[in-house]
Amino acid sequence: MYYFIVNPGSRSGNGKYVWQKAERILDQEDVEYRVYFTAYRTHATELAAEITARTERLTLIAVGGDGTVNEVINGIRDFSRVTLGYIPTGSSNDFARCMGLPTDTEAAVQNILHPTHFDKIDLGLMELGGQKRYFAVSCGCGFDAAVCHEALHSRIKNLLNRLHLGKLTYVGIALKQLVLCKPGSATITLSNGKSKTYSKAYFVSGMNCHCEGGGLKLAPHADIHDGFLDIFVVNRLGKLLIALMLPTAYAGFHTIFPGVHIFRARSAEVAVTGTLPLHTDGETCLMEDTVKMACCPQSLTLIAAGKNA
Ligand SMILES: Nc1ncnc2c1ncn2[C@@H]1O[C@H](COP(=O)(O)OP(=O)(O)OP(=O)(O)O)[C@@H](O)[C@H]1O
Repeated sequence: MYYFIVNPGSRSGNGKYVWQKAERILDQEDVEYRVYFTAYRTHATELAAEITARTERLTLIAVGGDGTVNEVINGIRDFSRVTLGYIPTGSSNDFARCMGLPTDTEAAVQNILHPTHFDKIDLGLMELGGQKRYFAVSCGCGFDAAVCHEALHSRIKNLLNRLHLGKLTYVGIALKQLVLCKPGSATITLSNGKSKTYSKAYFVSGMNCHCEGGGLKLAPHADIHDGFLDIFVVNRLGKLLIALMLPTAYAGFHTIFPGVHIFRARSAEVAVTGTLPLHTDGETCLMEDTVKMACCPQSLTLIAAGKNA
């Protein structure tokens, strides 16, 4: 039995059409399944909690974007009893990109129905004011979170998604947020007690995957199996240089810029001044003072891209 959680609103309504195609394949192959549709923000978390409250082992399939994956993993009661599958239907699909999962619906469904390879992957864990939240791709505060926040509420995103130009949403919003954002102090303390202060930080991200924001390879060597987060910091870099640096991140060449810092950490505490936007897998909130990011090694079993993918 497969349990599907579908976000029909992902990529501005694309999720609904992807699911219709997936459903035809499931019915043709006479697969036993149950499907649950999300209707609002956090609904996927509630559904995942409800489904995984049962005691048996089960296969849960998320159908949506990175935000849906995030909501689903945050609802799973006991990772050891769940195998997660994923059919990407989002705007960015960074988790699928990182895992090499098929984005074509037919291939993605076949990969789930006929798995050849299961993968134990790390998850990130963000702790903020007593609240904990898992992330699959990345967690970040500052500039990148401000971009995510605006993209989440953007009407232009809907329009560009319909024109298959969803990536442009992030480019446009990133330029606008770059003009608006003010760098601030960020002190990062690692689990070994060592700390470093960046006096003019634009953003700090904990990368579980190597890319975010629709393929920006911010941490080109991040490995979802290594038990570490790659901490990515942009500090003391002029805004014009940041605007030049970001596109080079699609190829991973941004690391040559002097204000770009990347280092590995099992966990890191990030202390900032003032109130900053914060995101986990593109889902946003506000933070003050301190946020903790940690890697939870080999937490989740995923249906990986197999030979049939
Ligand atoms: N029925 C729905 N209609 C609209 N939005 C929904 C619905 N159900 C859930 N959501 C919300 O949609 C938001 C975006 O979902 P998701 O991240 O899956 O897609 P996306 O933004 O298109 O993709 P990506 O994160 O890969 O860019 C999430 O915050 C989710 O809570």
